[in-house]
Amino acid sequence: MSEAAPMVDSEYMAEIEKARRDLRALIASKNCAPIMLRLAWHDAGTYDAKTKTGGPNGSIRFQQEYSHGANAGIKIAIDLLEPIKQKHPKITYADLYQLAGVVAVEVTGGPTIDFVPGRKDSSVCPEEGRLPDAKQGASHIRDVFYRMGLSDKDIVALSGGHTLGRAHPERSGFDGAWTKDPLKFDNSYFVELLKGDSEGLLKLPTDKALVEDPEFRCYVEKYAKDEEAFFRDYAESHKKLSEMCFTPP
Ligand SMILES: C=CC1=C(C)/C(=C/c2[nH]c(Cc3[nH]c(Cc4[nH]c(OC(C)(C)C)c(C)c4C=C)c(C)c3CCC(=O)O)c(CCC(=O)O)c2C)NC1=O
Ligand SMILES: [Fe+3]
Repeated sequence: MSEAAPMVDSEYMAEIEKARRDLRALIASKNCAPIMLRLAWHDAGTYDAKTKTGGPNGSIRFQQEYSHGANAGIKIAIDLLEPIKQKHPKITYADLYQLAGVVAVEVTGGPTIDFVPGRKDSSVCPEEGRLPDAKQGASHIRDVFYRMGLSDKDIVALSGGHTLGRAHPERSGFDGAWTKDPLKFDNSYFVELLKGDSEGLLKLPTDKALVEDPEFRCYVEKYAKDEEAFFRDYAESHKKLSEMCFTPP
């Protein structure tokens, strides 16, 4: 069941700013920006715009959801954040996870993302299978992201989040980073996509679909050429999905 929405008063906003500082310190000390961004997306990426279920509501904190196959390894991020949740108990898990994603992008050199708190927590876990399957192609990605209420532009911009981090064989079966500097948020993911296969860098089937599908490819070429355009579109799409479950006050 879903819990009450938090009262977003000046006290709550002050807690958010304190938590933001704690998140910056945690991410700097553990170099965990990539998995924090992945956690934010995996909580939000279950949203179904038709049924208005799932979405950024903190339900991923329950074993029933973090044990889903697509969430392998995500408990690392959940556990890293628990001490910050204990220190700021008024902040909902839903807000904390999305704030962690926003801070992860900013501290690695990415765009500033407008963060509006007020998400309520839910203890209802969505069924497994709402996140995209990395082994599939363009039509599958569209099915999943359109279900969230997102567009082709959102799909390509958000995939640029793979500028951070790497895949781990013991989690997804894939191995390696997408870019030469996995701790720098920039447009190199798109530059590498247009280069084609390069030694030592990863491209998932869903990544390759972005250059094989003509509609997606237009955005890949735009972002590879113009990092500011990527940052603008990424910040807009990131905010959109992180606010799917609620209308900001
Ligand atoms: C578009 C489809 C898409 C798919 C199928 C996808 C799949 C995918 N993403 C990641 C890791 C992965 N993903 C992400 C951001 C991410 N992920 C994500 O896709 C969703 C959530 C919709 C699946 C979005 C929309 C974003 C954007 C911000 C990061 C930062 C990392 C690295 C984490 C780390 O370094 O530990 C892995 C490797 C997991 C591991 O082995 O550690 C896989 C298999 N990512 C995708 O974009
Ligand atoms: Fe991913």
